[in-house]
Amino acid sequence: MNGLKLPKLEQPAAGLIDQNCQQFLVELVRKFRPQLHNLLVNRQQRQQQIDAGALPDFAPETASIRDSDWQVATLPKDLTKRRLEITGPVDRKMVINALNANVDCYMADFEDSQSPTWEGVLQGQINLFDANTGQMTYTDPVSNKHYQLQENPALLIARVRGLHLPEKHVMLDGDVVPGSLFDFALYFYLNYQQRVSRGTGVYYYLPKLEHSSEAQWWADVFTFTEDYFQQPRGTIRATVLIETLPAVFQMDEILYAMREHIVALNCGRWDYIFSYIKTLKNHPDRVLPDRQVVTMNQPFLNAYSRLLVKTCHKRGALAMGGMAAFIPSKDPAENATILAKVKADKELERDNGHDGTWIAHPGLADTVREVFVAGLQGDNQLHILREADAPITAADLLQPSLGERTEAGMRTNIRVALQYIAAWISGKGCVPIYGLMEDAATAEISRTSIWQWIKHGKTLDNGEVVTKELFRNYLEQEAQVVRGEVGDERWAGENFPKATQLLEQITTADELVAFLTLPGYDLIQ
Ligand SMILES: CC(=O)SCCNC(=O)CCNC(=O)[C@H](O)C(C)(C)COP(=O)(O)OP(=O)(O)OC[C@H]1O[C@@H](n2cnc3c(N)ncnc32)[C@H](O)[C@@H]1OP(=O)(O)O
Ligand SMILES: O=CC(=O)O
Ligand SMILES: [Mg+2]
Repeated sequence: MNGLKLPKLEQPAAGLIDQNCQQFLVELVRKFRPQLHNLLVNRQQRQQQIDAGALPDFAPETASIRDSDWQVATLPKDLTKRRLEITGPVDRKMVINALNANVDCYMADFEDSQSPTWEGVLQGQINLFDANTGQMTYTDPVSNKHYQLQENPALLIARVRGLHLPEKHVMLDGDVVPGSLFDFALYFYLNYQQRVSRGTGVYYYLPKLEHSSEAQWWADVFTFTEDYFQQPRGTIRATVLIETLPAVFQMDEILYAMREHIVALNCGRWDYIFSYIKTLKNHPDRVLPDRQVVTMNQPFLNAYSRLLVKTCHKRGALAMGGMAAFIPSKDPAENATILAKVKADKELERDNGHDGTWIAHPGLADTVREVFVAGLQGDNQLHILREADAPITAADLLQPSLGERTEAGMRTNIRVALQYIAAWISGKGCVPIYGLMEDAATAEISRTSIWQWIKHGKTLDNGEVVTKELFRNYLEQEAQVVRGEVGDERWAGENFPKATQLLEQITTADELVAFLTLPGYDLIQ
């Protein structure tokens, strides 16, 4: 039909993705895919300048947007109170647990924490449709435990895939459709009537933008969609993650481009760290130390958080904090230490003026509520304008990080990246590894750190210079450690050999592979 090719659908997907849904997808993709292609080419061109020695900076040609007075559209009432947001992949059990958690919002994730298998993506849409109708149940086939939605579930916000990712299972006119448009279109089509009839809108998180022209593209997608379905302007509302280094210099411009639809920016700190490495990959004076010491206390990250708050509040948008990667432990003493770390991280965000924050696990809700519910004067901190602060400059945002590069840090990076890639290509996008939540963004930091240490011949604390050869030696040894940890059966059955091969390839490539999920996607059926 109409040049669209997708795998044969079974019920209930076949009933949901009906002819009208497919027609909308066709029109959206035909209109917006060519422009998206240009936006991705522009990313590469900007990166070439930075690779040649330039540093990212605020754009002189958009100074008038930064310097003039304007505000984003008034926030819908239900998006003014977002003190705690739980996030997680769109598995059925997780969706129910997240909606029932003691939080204000739930960010349902088709992105960093979701492996984009066709079954997972499709089932995720079905799950969110059921969640929006309020008719959602699940019985765990192993434990037989029954799950159902409670009253007053958390407010649902869907995060779609980044602009670089295709949905290879769906072709239009002989070419793949963008994953971002596929997720966006299905979620809107399936849920807008239900949500609008309840007096709310259709809410999205948008990941990994690099430039305001990309925000303008999304704004055009939203406007087209609202007009197509004859819905008023502002039915769609978006929170944009500022999680790339280029985007931190474009925050006013992004808010401005999306001013009819945007409600907040969010500090996606893990992708931001990854993007700092990737964007400045050729700059020998900006190489990051061990991942463990790159915390929000590092001056470059603290400046990013404060500038985001300042920029958002000036324009009437919320400033969301990010994710502490710690997850609860079953050991009480260890758990107390973890909760103390999470609390300290959230206090820093609150004191910087953020309006809310993310948690990775329901077991963190009570601790974080102490900071972001009991610790807040009202529903948000929009009144904190940070006007008295010294200006936050490009130099502040680009400050080199202090800290060691250690053998232990490099070996941990290898084991984490290896295990995460194996999980991702096996269909699981978020996993606990050594007590931390690992997802696509955190794994990117692990593997690009090593790439950059190789490129700049950094020396570890044991005196070894990081080379491709050293990495291959460590990889061989750490693969055996992981094999011992997971056992031979899982090693063979859960894609560890393929993951080892992919990690070896992308870490020793002369050119940095932009996203591990691109070659990783080739390994997903
Ligand atoms: C960089 C970024 O983009 S951050 C955003 C993306 N990352 C995320 O969203 C993290 C999501 N978190 C998770 O996926 C999980 O918490 C993990 C993988 C880290 C740990 O999961 P598990 O090992 O299953 O945790 P654990 O066994 O302690 O879970 C206990 C219960 O809490 C539930 N749970 C854990 N995390 C979540 C969550 N984020 N949302 C909903 N329920 C959750 C589990 O489903 C389980 O439920 P059950 O008791 O009914 O079986
Ligand atoms: O998406 C969030 C991040 O930290 O990356
Ligand atoms: Mg991210």
